[in-house]
Amino acid sequence: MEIGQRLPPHSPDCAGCGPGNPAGLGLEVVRTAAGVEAVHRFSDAQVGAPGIAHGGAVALAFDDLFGFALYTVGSLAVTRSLTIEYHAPFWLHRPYTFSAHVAQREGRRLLLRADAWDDAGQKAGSAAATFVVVSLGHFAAGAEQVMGRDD
Ligand SMILES: CCCCCCCC(=O)SCCNC(=O)CCNC(=O)[C@H](O)C(C)(C)COP(=O)(O)OP(=O)(O)OC[C@H]1O[C@@H](n2cnc3c(N)ncnc32)[C@H](O)[C@@H]1OP(=O)(O)O
Repeated sequence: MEIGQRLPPHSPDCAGCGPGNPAGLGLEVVRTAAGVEAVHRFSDAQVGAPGIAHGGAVALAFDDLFGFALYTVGSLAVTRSLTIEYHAPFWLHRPYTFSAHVAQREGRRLLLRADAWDDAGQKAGSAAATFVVVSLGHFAAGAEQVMGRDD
């Protein structure tokens, strides 16, 4: 992975980054020297209080970006805990730069950190997460369920 390279979505329908999910954020993520980065504008579909992005949508952006940071260490892992600090409102339609990296690894635990800045360079949010490394088998039951669905 080269610096500046656009990274592939987790899946076409991923709520965070899947281009085929009309209800998703559609994050576009690139590799940076330290980790990964995405510039995102929250839309009316992610509104909470008037004019402000819903905190859950902001958490989704952080969580999904952490999923991309995994590419930098080549581990398959899932979110076990996620803590968000909301420093300022995330205004709709304004660009925010989200950046994330893997800070530490302890056995199966990956500790990740992220920040988000507005276009004036003010920090709007930060996040910390513990991801736990899993095998491919972790995703098997969900995949079987999707394939067996007839709705
Ligand atoms: C392909 C990537 C897509 C990425 C998309 C974006 C990320 C996501 O949305 S992932 C989806 C949301 N997350 C999930 O669905 C995960 C649900 N949880 C699980 O499946 C399980 O709890 C799982 C797999 C995380 C861990 O279960 P299990 O394998 O039994 O591990 P467990 O024994 O409880 O803990 C593993 C290690 O983590 C540690 N640990 C557990 N919780 C924590 C915590 N909150 N903080 C710190 N360490 C913790 C444990 O102490 C243990 O450490 P060690 O190995 O050193 O003893």
